[in-house]
Amino acid sequence: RRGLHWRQDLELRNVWGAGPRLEAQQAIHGFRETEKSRWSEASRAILQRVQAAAFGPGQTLLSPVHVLDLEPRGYIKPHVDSVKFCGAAIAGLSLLSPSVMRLVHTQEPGEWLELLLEPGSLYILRGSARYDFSHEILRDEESFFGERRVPRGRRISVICRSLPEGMGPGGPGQPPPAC
Ligand SMILES: O=C(O)CCC(=O)C(=O)O
Ligand SMILES: [Fe+2]
Repeated sequence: RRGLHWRQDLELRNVWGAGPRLEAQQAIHGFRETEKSRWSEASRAILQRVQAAAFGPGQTLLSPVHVLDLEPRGYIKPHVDSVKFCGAAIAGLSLLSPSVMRLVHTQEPGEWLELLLEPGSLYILRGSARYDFSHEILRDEESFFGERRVPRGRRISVICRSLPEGMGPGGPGQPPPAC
């Protein structure tokens, strides 16, 4: 079955330094995930709102949609989503537990910011946030938003990505040139 390519191909080079072995490291811990293409009418309406808010006019949603279920102890290490499998925008709906997402500039580690992802909230990574910053979800022990402790429970995210550049809505054609 086609799918979940980005899991094997998260671009970790700017985060942990260059090296093929580092790229093989897993970015996500304590999770299960799926790709879902059949949604209820109510969910489809929400996904359409997400798409309208996050994507530009020429951007098509990568289908199916990625659903990630992180257990309370689960977390996501810093990474930049692969340009091979994800286009210019990533939009994530967070459900159940609140969590903290940290963005760190890949060239200037002193440049960072944190987002409090409340259940029901939507974040959008595009432009510089998509390409120049890594993103991560903090593990429970480190889950603070400023001074505020944000205890982690089970968190489900529904992640919409735009198609990689050079891929038509009919599915993967020629892969885009490597950057
Ligand atoms: O769970 C999220 O909101 C982000 C997941 C993520 O970064 C990824 O799957 O690449
Ligand atoms: Fe990601």
